[in-house]
Amino acid sequence: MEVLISNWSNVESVPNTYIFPPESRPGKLEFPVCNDIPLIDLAHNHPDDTIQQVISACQEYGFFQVINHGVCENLMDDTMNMYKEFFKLPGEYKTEFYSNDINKSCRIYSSTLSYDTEELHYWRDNLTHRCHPLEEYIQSWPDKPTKYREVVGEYSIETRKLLYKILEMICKGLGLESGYFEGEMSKTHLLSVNHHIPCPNPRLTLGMPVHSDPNLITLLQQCDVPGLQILKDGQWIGVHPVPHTLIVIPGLQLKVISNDRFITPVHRVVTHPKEARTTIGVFLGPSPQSLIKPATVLVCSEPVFRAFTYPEFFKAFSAGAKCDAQLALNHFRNKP
Ligand SMILES: O=C(O)CCC(=O)C(=O)O
Ligand SMILES: [Fe+2]
Repeated sequence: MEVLISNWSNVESVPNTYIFPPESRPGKLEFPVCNDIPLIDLAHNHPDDTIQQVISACQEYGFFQVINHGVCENLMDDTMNMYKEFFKLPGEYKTEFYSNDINKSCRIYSSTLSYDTEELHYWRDNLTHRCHPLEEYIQSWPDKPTKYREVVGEYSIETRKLLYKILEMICKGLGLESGYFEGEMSKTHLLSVNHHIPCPNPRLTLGMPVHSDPNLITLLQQCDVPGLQILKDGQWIGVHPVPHTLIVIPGLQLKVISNDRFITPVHRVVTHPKEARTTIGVFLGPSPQSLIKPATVLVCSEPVFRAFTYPEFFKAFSAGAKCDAQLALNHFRNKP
């Protein structure tokens, strides 16, 4: 069977290798919707209040949405449309980028990077590429649709600026020195696009594994088709798209630096019976060399976590039976 689901046609039923067992499948189509996600206006007149809202959201909720964020709405629409077109391109073109090697600067894969060995597959294709420095990576990006590099180049610059603005607000709010997250701590800049074709039976399938973002910080643009769910008080809750807002998710490395003050949400993606869904994630993460540890000013007596590098974290993550990044983090807790 063709690996990339975006290359399938006339999908009438869910292949067996995409059917999750009853305990891990969604089981139903309707889920409660999250109506109280913090919505933060970044152009608010009182910057100190905005910083406080960001910190509270990271501590109490684990994620938030931003409006008046500075990324032009037309650019958001153009980029989303570009990706919708991209996944409609002929199968042979997309397959040229197929790889499960995370060292490749631009790659497409389906389900997870363990496609060849996993028992069950997730209902998604993913295009991931590196973005910074732009001139180093842009040549590795797709050159179709025609304006791909131009539009996505601008999008990655604008969303990067926004992420640094939010990180700077977090610095201020936590009392860290300005620029704390710049340099090695956020050196890896990835754009990761998920695409799910309509699924004949969303009760049985998952569009993405249950996970927590392992990186420093994530920015997410959803299209207008719902699918993202957050685990809150033991219940799966839908995060419905609000046009032109962006979702911000503090990753596990930010949780560590905050000395466990921040929450990194557990989330997953369910599929849609009628419509294709595309989302654009921008991920900033540490370089392999940087030492991640709680910021000294946030430690009273003993830090909650001991220092580690990102590769050490991934080693603990891959060794864990459940592929659970939150569990992997426990490995570095001073008092597990
Ligand atoms: O597609 C979504 O809504 C969520 C994507 C996500 O969680 C991720 O890429 O880490
Ligand atoms: Fe995620």
